[in-house]
Amino acid sequence: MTPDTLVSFEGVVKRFGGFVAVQRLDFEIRKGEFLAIMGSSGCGKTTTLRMLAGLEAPSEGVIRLSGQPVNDLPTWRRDTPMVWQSLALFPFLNVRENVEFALKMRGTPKAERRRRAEQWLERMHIGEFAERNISQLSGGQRQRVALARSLVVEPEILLLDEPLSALDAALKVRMQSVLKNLQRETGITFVYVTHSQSEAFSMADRVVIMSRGKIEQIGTPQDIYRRPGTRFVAEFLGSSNIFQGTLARDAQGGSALETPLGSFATENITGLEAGAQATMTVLDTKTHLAAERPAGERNVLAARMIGEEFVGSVATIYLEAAGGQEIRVQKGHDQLAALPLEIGRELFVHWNPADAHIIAEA
Ligand SMILES: Nc1ncnc2c1ncn2[C@@H]1O[C@H](COP(=O)(O)OP(=O)(O)OP(=O)(O)O)[C@@H](O)[C@H]1O
Repeated sequence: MTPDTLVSFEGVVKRFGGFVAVQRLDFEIRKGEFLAIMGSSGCGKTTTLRMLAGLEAPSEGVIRLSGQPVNDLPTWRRDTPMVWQSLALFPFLNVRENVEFALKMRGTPKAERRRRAEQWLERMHIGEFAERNISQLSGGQRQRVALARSLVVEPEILLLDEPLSALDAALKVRMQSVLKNLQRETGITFVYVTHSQSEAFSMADRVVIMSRGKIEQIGTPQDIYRRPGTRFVAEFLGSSNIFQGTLARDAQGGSALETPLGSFATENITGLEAGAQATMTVLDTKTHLAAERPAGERNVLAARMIGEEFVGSVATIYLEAAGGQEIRVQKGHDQLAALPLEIGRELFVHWNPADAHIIAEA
């Protein structure tokens, strides 16, 4: 545990009857960071957050908050407020009363309660709605009330469980920047559960990727994107081409992965021996296309174009290599303008050995 550790999970397991929802979690959350926990439905994200909030008890292991074990501390004594997907605002209280609620529970005097609630209402730009009922607010305004209600107690940590999932796409993007700025300005540690890669990667300092109750990788968004730690992560993110094979020395004395689609050179095999089974990932943005087989390139793969997708100024070209493997190449329109992009046409995909990331097989 380092001095900037706020929370630590030490060998934490959660079972529901015979079903293991979370298997041996060992990780730390740092003071003041924005940590996103991401993974597909049922991977154990919410259960992890609920254990931190004290709403579920770990079956094994210890959770520490500021160094102190909190396994036996009831939720109301933890100072770990949570913002839910459903927001769980009190419909029988108006906006101001919702925001004041936690202070009232703590016995904060009325004048002080009001002053602090008003401060947060202003900060969240909902001051003008203070006397309204919750039912008279839009989705985005409710979101702001839920945040103000949790932050008014100035906690050291805020837990958020898919808080934006009910909002439309444009509002979601706006609220992402509200949340990120709020976290930066207050320095409060945010732990944010989501299944959305764009939410996690746009806001978080570090991302935890979970699968089937286990952590697959923890790292900065850039790190995870460029260097997925497992094949699962690469597949889950969906932005890399993936090749499976055996590591070998190539004719030039470098390293290559021998795959059913060819021998592909790489420079990134630190700690791995020839003969090891491995996975190569190449980001779709780091693959290039040519109409003719490019001379002088080490990694070239012939593939037939099967489709294209345009999003703004970027296009993704889908191709099929031998054996039916799908290959993706993402480029700006200007970089594709000179290519004969026709469905069914054979093109040549190529990439630099330095852009090939290698994952050792477990
Ligand atoms: N109270 C419970 N009793 C039995 N099983 C549970 C309980 N709570 C969660 N589970 C199971 O534990 C697993 C993890 O659930 P959890 O809610 O943590 O997943 P999640 O990653 O948050 O998924 P989602 O994105 O769908 O919310 C799931 O298979 C779920 O069915």
